[in-house]
Amino acid sequence: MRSYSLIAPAKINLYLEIIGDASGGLRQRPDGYHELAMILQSIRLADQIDVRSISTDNIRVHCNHPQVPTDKTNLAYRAAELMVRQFPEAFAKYGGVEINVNKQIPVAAGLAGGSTNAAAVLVGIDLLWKLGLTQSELEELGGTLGSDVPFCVAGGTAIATGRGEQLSPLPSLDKIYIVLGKYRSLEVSTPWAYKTYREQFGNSYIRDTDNLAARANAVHSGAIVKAIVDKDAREIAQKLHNDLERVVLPAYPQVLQMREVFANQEGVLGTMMSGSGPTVFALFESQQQAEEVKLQVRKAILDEDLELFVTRTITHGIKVVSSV
Ligand SMILES: C[C@](O)(CO)[C@H](O)COP(=O)(O)OP(=O)(O)OC[C@H]1O[C@@H](n2ccc(N)nc2=O)[C@H](O)[C@@H]1O
Ligand SMILES: Nc1ncnc2c1ncn2[C@@H]1O[C@H](COP(=O)(O)OP(=O)(O)OP(=O)(O)O)[C@@H](O)[C@H]1O
Repeated sequence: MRSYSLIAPAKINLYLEIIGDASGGLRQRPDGYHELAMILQSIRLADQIDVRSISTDNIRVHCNHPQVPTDKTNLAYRAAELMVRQFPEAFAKYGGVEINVNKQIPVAAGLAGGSTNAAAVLVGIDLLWKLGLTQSELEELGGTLGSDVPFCVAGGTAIATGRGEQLSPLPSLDKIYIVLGKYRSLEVSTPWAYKTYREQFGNSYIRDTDNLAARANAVHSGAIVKAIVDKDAREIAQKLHNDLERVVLPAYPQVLQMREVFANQEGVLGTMMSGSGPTVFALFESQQQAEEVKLQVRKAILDEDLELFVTRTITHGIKVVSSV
């Protein structure tokens, strides 16, 4: 029986803009999603996923993290189920799949933890069953599981549009150092964040002049794309943007406070919330500066619930590390 071990990296959002429509409003799409313009970036913080064929004809998931379900609600399980549905002959030939998730990425954090696990299972089963799927076929399958899954398959640095599933790769950004902060017990619901944004800002998308002025200064994906092409970490950090901060930060004062603590540290190039939060990240030119700021934040926020990680940008998505 073959098995594969895969690295499944987390992502951060360098840019997240919720797009209005031609009438100046901001509505849900007919499918219930919101139209986005994002820039997604893979980071070194990762889970390890092991997939192996088993003689019984079922799917089994194990995970070392008590908060992560191992039943059909696990995104890794759903990815395996999708492969069984799509490739019944291969399933009949190779049998069931056992998946082990070694979780290192904080859960419900805005770091695409579940999505990257699903992406790894798609890649792993493609190898186990010798299907020879292309990256774009894997991305398309991933898109049916969640908006962030296609990016997790591809990895690196990319523009993501539509509901987040349409990707255009950007030149890769290696070795920008990052500190991540996440309160263990704090979770933000992604549907809640989008719904609240639409309800609060949807009708005033164009008419709200404050919003317009803020947008003219801050929201311009072209400027951050140029900074990425130029590999200018300082400029990238100046152009970070996330519309969802407008609803998540007021609702979660702890997250706002952490963001302010990060912003006031020496050496921080820029700071922002990732995705629908509540993780906040800060960017640095060197690992040493990142390690130093991690210590300073630890001293400034005396709360055992706060997890801090030093990590960095990477240039790849799902990676096979061993096969037996
Ligand atoms: C917040 C981000 O992580 C930023 O990268 C993503 O936009 C969310 O990606 P995800 O968790 O893979 O999202 P999905 O599983 O596809 O969607 C979860 C829920 O988020 C909301 N959602 C998501 C994406 C989108 N473009 N519009 C939405 O309104 C919907 O309520 C949806 O039911
Ligand atoms: N493989 C998985 N890893 C983590 N959480 C999972 C997984 N499968 C299902 N879940 C459930 O999904 C919820 C969201 O977890 P996840 O870590 O994927 O969120 P996230 O990082 O905010 O995702 P995104 O950034 O894509 O919105 C959790 O509450 C958890 O119970």
